[in-house]
Amino acid sequence: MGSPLILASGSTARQMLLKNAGLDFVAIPATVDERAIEDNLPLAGRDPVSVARHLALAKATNVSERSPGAFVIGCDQTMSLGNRIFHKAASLDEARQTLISLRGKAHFLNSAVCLVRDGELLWSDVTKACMQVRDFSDEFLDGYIERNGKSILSSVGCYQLEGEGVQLFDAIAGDYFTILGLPLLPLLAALREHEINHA
Ligand SMILES: Nc1nc2c(ncn2[C@@H]2O[C@H](COP(=O)(O)OP(=O)(O)OP(=O)(O)O)[C@@H](O)[C@H]2O)c(=O)[nH]1
Repeated sequence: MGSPLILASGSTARQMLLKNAGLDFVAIPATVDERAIEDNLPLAGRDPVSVARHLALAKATNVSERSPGAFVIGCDQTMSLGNRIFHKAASLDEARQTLISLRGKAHFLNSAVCLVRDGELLWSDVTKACMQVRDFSDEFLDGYIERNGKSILSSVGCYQLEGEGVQLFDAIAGDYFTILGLPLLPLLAALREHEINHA
């Protein structure tokens, strides 16, 4: 049995993707203040991709520090529209505002993933998806929020693609795993390269 594999995430979607891929891991959420880390980034490092990469590393490092010898996976997803970075809505009213901002436009999901062992970054990657939101009606929006309720607060874009969220889109460009928040294919290649099969 090699070194343990840890997913430094409380995300049920990420845990499901790794479990369904047949990986043997434990999930230990990081205890980091994501907003404080983001606010302390130098202005040059506040683009959506850098923020996602930095937060994924902060989460993996946080858990790695208390898990000597373990291989720790950290992830983060940011959503951007132009140069505006969105954060998770804290209420259904905020979710409504987010969805109205996204209506009829294309936004990006930026999903970062990294592998850390004993505080050392072994590998990282960021993949993007471009989400073309359709010009849905106010009636659709009201019904969508009514039917899905607080579940839409668990993701930054206020949608679950594998659920009714798919009805928000005219088109998506990028892979399913990126959209759910875990670039699974590059991660699996990195795990194989580091002979962390754990299958
Ligand atoms: N089920 C589902 N989850 C999604 C989707 N899009 C994004 N997410 C989730 O939205 C969350 C993005 O927020 P993050 O801050 O990256 O992660 P988190 O949920 O706070 O969990 P941590 O990794 O512990 O930080 C992640 O849990 C993603 O898996 C989707 O289409 N479906």
